[in-house]
Amino acid sequence: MYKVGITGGIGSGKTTVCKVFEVLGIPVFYADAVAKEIMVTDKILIEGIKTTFGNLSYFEDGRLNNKHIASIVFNNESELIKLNALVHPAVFRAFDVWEAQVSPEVPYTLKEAALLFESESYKMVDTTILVTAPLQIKLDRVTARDGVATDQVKARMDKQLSDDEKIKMANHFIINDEAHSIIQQVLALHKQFLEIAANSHSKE
Ligand SMILES: CC(C)(COP(=O)(O)OP(=O)(O)OC[C@H]1O[C@@H](n2cnc3c(N)ncnc32)[C@H](O)[C@@H]1O)[C@@H](O)C(=O)NCCC(=O)NCCS
Ligand SMILES: Nc1ncnc2c1ncn2[C@@H]1O[C@H](COP(=O)(O)OP(=O)(O)OP(=O)(O)O)[C@@H](O)[C@H]1O
Repeated sequence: MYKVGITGGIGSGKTTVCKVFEVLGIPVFYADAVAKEIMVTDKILIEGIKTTFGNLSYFEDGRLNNKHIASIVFNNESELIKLNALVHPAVFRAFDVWEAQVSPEVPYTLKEAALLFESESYKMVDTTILVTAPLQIKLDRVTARDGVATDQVKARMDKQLSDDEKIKMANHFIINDEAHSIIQQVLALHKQFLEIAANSHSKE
């Protein structure tokens, strides 16, 4: 199965773009959402997180205390490395399980991950898309969506590769500012991926 990875900085709109691909019938693996899911279901991971970040990492009813963990890891690089080392291998395994159950009729799949390039999961896909937007638009979107302060969003941006670095690594681009239609850009890429998938099928 042809695998496309899609990423973008916080607030770039990668999830929004993925929803358009889903409308076209393309299955999407949302790595960030899966990370959140397994952090409350995988017992070994839960123990690892409690041991590393304290019992406050979970509420009594088992929900993840996002704010507690975020306040530790986005203020301390070495703590973030520890969290990533606990969570990312489990997400990679979940992706393999998910990919194996996708219908063979599907032309290609999408893997949406905030840290596609940082976590090296781009090496596990065939091609990559980078979603970009100007800094101020990203800040406005995230502060409006999450009700958080600009400084908190900037702290998270500082923990991700810059767009300049990601542009060098990505194969395809979607500009998600106020001047470009994401629908037209998604349709153009979808057409390209369908052609690649059809050619690879005919060679099998
Ligand atoms: C620290 C946590 C609890 C904070 O939760 P919160 O609800 O505030 O954020 P959420 O998960 O919705 O992420 C929002 C955005 O933050 C950024 N972000 C999340 N995790 C990371 C990270 N490890 N490094 C850099 N940026 C990150 C991304 O842009 C992401 O899209 C959560 O982000 C988390 O568990 N992160 C570790 C898992 C991970 O790396 N996920 C991302 C890729 S799999
Ligand atoms: N083209 C657009 N026009 C208007 N609003 C948009 C557009 N693209 C995204 N948004 C809004 O901006 C916010 C951020 O978008 P989205 O959640 O898709 O970004 P993301 O890159 O997945 O963010 P994160 O890294 O935080 O998960 C959302 O509230 C979304 O509805």
